[in-house]
Amino acid sequence: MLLAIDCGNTNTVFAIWDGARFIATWRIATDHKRTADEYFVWLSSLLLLNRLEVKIEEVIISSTVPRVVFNLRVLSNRYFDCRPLVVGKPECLLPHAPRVDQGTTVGPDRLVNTAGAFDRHGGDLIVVDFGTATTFDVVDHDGAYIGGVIAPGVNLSLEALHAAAAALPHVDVSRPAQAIGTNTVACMQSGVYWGYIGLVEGIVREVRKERERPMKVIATGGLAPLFAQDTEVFDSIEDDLTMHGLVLIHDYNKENA
Ligand SMILES: Nc1ncnc2c1ncn2[C@@H]1O[C@H](COP(=O)(O)OP(=O)(O)O)[C@@H](O)[C@H]1O
Ligand SMILES: CC(C)(COP(=O)(O)O)[C@@H](O)C(=O)NCCC(=O)O
Ligand SMILES: [K+]
Repeated sequence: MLLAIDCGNTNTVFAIWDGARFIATWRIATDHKRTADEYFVWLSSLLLLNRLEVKIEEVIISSTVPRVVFNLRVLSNRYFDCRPLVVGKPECLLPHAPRVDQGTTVGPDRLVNTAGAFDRHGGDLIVVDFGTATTFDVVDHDGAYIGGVIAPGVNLSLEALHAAAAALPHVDVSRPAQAIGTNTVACMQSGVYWGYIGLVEGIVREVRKERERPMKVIATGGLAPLFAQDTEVFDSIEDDLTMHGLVLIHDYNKENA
């Protein structure tokens, strides 16, 4: 079976693919200090608790945090007896090479998202991922990633307000009852929620202006359904987009090795 690991700046998601479907998906806070042995203990207990008997033989990793890759490599070598495929490394082939400025390193999560979305929808896409940062990835008609937008993430924006202003508390993102907040928390929630609706709609509008063909918008990340309540901008919301892209890139490398 294949272990697919999507490491973001906040959380790392582990998913087990049995060749037809994901039989388990688990999430752990990203921490570059976590060792291979710690990952394995955590994974083993979840497998046991879920009464899953699996033999992991292959591993694919996408990581926006370069430092965690070392321990994930050790995990693969020591416990699964395999060399992991790491997206973004030269030995990992991509179905479509990105077309960006020379010398630029595209976030591996963006390469994976665009591969997954192109497979499902074809070309001319904007993929929006609500992670630590909110990324907009533009996919050309032939499937190539051709650039995009990086905006501060939703939680990051709320945390920045709290960190910079003495009188502003820590607030979780939620849909405010009304735009005019009548207390501090409601004002902050309104600012971030409606600000974000405007941000997403505005960026999509500007990107579309620069392209000749109509473009579909595919959204992923835990917060996408929250915003979808108040905008029509998303054509599709896909929670499993990154994992789908990882399986796809893994299969592509097996076929073309
Ligand atoms: N369904 C959700 N509701 C509220 N917050 C969420 C949800 N899903 C993710 N988040 C928050 O959004 C932020 C980014 O999450 P995540 O997608 O794990 O980021 P990354 O991929 O960058 O690690 C985190 O602070 C996380 O707690
Ligand atoms: C933009 C990102 C920080 C998003 O990371 P995430 O929110 O998924 O943790 C990541 O894709 C990244 O580090 N990118 C490198 C720069 C680029 O993609 O152009
Ligand atoms: K991500």
